[in-house]
Amino acid sequence: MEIGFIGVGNMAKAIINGWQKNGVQAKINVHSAHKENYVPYATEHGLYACSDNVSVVQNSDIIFLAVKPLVLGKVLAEIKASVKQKKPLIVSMVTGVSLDELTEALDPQVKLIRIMPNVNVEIGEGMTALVANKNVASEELKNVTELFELVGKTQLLPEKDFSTFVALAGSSPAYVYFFIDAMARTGVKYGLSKAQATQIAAQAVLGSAKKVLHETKSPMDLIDDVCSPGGTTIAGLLALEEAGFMTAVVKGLDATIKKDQGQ
Ligand SMILES: NC(=O)C1=CN([C@@H]2O[C@H](COP(=O)(O)OP(=O)(O)OC[C@H]3O[C@@H](n4cnc5c(N)ncnc54)[C@H](OP(=O)(O)O)[C@@H]3O)[C@@H](O)[C@H]2O)C=CC1
Ligand SMILES: O=C(O)[C@@H]1CCC=N1
Repeated sequence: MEIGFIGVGNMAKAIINGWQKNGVQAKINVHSAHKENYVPYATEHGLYACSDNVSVVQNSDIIFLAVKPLVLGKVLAEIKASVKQKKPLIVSMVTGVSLDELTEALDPQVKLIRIMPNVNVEIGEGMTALVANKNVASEELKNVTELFELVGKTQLLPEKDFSTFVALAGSSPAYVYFFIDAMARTGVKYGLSKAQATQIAAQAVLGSAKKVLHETKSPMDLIDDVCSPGGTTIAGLLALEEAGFMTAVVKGLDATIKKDQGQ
């Protein structure tokens, strides 16, 4: 099986790096807009640097579309004829672009999977949603799902839920980094070094996330376990709520969802 990537930016590199750390040995063909960006990365990672997007299609069985939405139309027009002729499996991670839109731009017979990964695939802790069109065989969807199970968790999700998933998993690493940075800055305010404070905050977030995943208790019950009566945690929790913590998080995710839906 040969894999192709059209676009070799942050998300494509996170996926490829994650796969290589987890023993994926498939030949990977890549192309992006600027030679000076993709050729050195390809050399360093043992990938095959293709001279154009059409060569990626011609040489690959599965092609990942990893470009920004704004350049997607141009890329699809470029590869349309070779996709029609070769009939490879196309996997798009482009935010906000539906299976129907992709089918219309390519071919009614095109085999399409839409995914929404997140950058944490790079360290084997990704969260990826997948949905396929009717032309994809269940074995093909299983194969792609397995590639993402190697670098994290996966969910087969109806396409109508993809915008919500972007907020909860595609974009949310940025919001969690923001939260960790805010905690670390508080540490700095009280005299810790930024590095020390960041390590403390990140480990606290990691442990809390693992606890939520492994416990049968809800996050609200876990909160109660930490809040000693008359203690420090309840004082902080009430101050967070007074500052609108829950509302701020919901508003942030609402804005993400609306943007994904083009509103
Ligand atoms: N970043 C993230 O966390 C996530 C991103 N996504 C989605 O993944 C896609 C890629 O995002 P991301 O990696 O962050 O973006 P980047 O801007 O980091 O990468 C975009 C890539 O597209 C390449 N490119 C631009 N024009 C062309 C072209 N005409 N032909 C081929 N390649 C081209 C760029 O080339 P060059 O580098 O040479 O200029 C670059 O390698 C987006 O649609 C995004 O919505 C989805 C989930 C998470
Ligand atoms: O910001 C973006 O549009 C992309 C989608 C999910 C993460 N990054």
